[in-house]
Amino acid sequence: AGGGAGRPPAAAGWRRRRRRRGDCGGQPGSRAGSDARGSPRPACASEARPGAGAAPRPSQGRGERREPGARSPERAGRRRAGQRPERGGAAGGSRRASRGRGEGAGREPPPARPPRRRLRGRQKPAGETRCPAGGGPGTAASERAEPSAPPGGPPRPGRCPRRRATGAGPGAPGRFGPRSCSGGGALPPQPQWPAPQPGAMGNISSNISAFQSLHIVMLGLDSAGKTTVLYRLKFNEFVNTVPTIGFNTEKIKLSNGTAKGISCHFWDVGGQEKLRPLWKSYSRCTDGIIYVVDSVDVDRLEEAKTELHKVTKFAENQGTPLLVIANKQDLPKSLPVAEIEKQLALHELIPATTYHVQPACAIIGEGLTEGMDKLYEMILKRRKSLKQKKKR
Ligand SMILES: Nc1nc2c(ncn2[C@@H]2O[C@H](COP(=O)(O)OP(=O)(O)OP(=O)(O)O)[C@@H](O)[C@H]2O)c(=O)[nH]1
Ligand SMILES: [Mg+2]
Repeated sequence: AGGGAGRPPAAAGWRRRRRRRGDCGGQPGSRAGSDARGSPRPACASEARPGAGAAPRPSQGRGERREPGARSPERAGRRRAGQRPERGGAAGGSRRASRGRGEGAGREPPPARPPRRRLRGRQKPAGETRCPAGGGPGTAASERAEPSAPPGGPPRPGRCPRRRATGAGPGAPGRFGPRSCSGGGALPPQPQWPAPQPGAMGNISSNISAFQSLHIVMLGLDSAGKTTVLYRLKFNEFVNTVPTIGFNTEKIKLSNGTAKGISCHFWDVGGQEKLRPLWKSYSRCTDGIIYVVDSVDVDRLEEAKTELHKVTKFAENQGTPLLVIANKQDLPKSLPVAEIEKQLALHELIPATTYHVQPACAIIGEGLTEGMDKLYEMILKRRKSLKQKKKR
């Protein structure tokens, strides 16, 4: 017996009240019956009936707050809906009733709850749009409503939008300096170059059209200073670099010397040992090769020589003009140009290869203009001789 076992609720008034309420099944002395005395009881008596098999529900605790004789929430809900529970068990009765309604047994089915009500909690307030990229509310909407140019100017073609957004791609020396582009995909689309300024092309040979750009590859052992040279030429300022994993590529319009106004497409390929197999593909059929050497790294000059000779021996590179930049000349123990030329055994290169060794300091940009002028000169000479060969 439940909590009411000590005092049998045999009062006729209690039974009458129970019959009037249509209470289902609570036996005198059971937990359901003990409701009258304010002790815990289940929401529906069928759950409390011995052998009913239903587990007690969490809603049981609500019975404690109910006043004796108060309706359970379920029953109150049924009352509001105009239904009457059938006598003899809530479970069976409700099943029958629902079946009857489902078959259209004389009663109008209650209007189905619109699914929108369920979603109401997730609906967004009018005017607010969730940013798919996880931005704050309203950001995407405002951007879409008023398209405006990005703060860094119009996007440049051929660049990853993510890089553009962070301003840390090659050519955009942001907080982290230039980043390397991982090679392996298709080459980026070629940007459109603006029409040349009148008079700017005065010193350009007729051999190279204003719309043509020279393709130049920059090679050399890791840490020789290739990327520093590239961004010095591009921005005319020192850019702190990170080791290149893959390559950097930039289109640069030379701004000094005899090659002023010439557009060059540079490919700066990483010099780490694992990246050197890429050199062959990047140096193929270029107009010129720039080979950067660390003038202080004497121990690796032999390695630098081996790699250089390998590149110049590729069939596609034979005769391609070569500019050797003897970099880091600002450092006290840097080797002189003559010594570097000797150590690299440049005189052993195939006769078709024209070369020039240029002392330079990429950090301040010293010697780069002279070097580019020399390379440009060699490229023109080669083009001329190729043209003449074709004519013959
Ligand atoms: N003192 C001095 N340091 C230089 C000079 N040029 C480059 N460096 C430094 O040399 C280091 C390597 O330069 P990078 O331009 O990254 O070398 P890299 O050839 O591109 O190297 P990888 O990308 O690994 O192939 C950097 O710390 C540069 O600041 C120079 O002329 N003088
Ligand atoms: Mg680099």
